[in-house]
Amino acid sequence: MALAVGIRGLTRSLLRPWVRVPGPARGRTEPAAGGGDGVRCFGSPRVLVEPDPAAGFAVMKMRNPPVNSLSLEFLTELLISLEKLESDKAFHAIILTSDCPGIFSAGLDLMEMCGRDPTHYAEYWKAVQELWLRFYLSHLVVISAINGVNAAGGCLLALSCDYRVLADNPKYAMGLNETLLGIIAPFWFKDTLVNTVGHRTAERALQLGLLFPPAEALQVGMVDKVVPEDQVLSAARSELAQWLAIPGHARQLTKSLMRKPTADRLLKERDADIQNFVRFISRDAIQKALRVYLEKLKQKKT
Ligand SMILES: CCC/C=C/C(=O)SCCNC(=O)CCNC(=O)[C@H](O)C(C)(C)COP(=O)([O-])OP(=O)([O-])OC[C@H]1O[C@@H](n2cnc3c(N)ncnc32)[C@H](O)[C@@H]1OP(=O)([O-])[O-]
Repeated sequence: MALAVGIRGLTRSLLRPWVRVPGPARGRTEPAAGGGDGVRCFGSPRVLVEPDPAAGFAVMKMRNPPVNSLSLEFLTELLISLEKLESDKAFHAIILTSDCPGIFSAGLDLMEMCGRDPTHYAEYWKAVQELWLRFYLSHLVVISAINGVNAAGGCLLALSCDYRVLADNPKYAMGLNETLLGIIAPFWFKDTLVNTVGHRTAERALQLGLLFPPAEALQVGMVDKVVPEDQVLSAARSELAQWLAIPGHARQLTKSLMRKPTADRLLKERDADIQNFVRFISRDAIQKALRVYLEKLKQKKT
């Protein structure tokens, strides 16, 4: 794989030992992949992996409560889990879902982008880029089983998958809502959305920061299927059968053919994109807007 920067060089100090989680699976809604007694779960503190090597896939559950915000540590653990599955020939696919009830992901962790220094912003942004590149270009089939609200960076992660199943709950809106925070979705967020829903829908959605409830998300093509909440994982598993029936090399090369030009745009401008982000996020007006937004989230509770 031509990806220039591996996760090894990313945040080595954050790497934690790969820990074994006692089986059976701890999923709250549906049984683990395969569901058999012999299934052993693996994971790291924030990512639970339920492997089903016999069926050729694993369920990857995000568990960074309360809202699966994509902190630097969480991003790193997601990358490690992905790399581990990619390097094991037993696995051809991943189902990505959440272990936090009602939340798929609240997107990038605002605390990583607020009140920190430029070195930290650069390290964080490099990890965000890496997460997108690795998921977007993964040779595995990646299906997201979206079982909760899914904003901004979380939506990007789902859009990077090959297929999206969304739980039919009007609270589970998803979209790239960056403008509502007074910030801007970078060009590669935008490209990923355009590739999924088309230019006109993306243009409107990005400017207005739209979060689409399930029926609308399905209508605009942001997700591929909407199913009752208790069937999200089983629907993802059923869909997987079709993807796994295709000769792997043909599917992988076709995926690369479709996605490489989009990924290459970032790969060519990666350092400039980091510098742009650091400059942008460090601005007083942006820092103020993020603090106000965080304050609003906190006040919502009182
Ligand atoms: C160029 C940059 C591009 C940017 C891309 C992005 O992804 S930008 C991201 C765009 N993302 C968004 O706009 C989504 C913002 N989040 C939400 O809209 C809601 O949290 C929710 C609907 C996801 C869940 O509602 P709910 O009622 O179930 O939960 P709740 O609201 O009570 O939150 C619980 C706790 O989590 C905290 N926290 C929440 N999100 C974040 C975060 N991203 N980060 C950090 N922390 C966050 C929240 O402050 C609270 O903390 P407290 O007070 O306990 O210390």
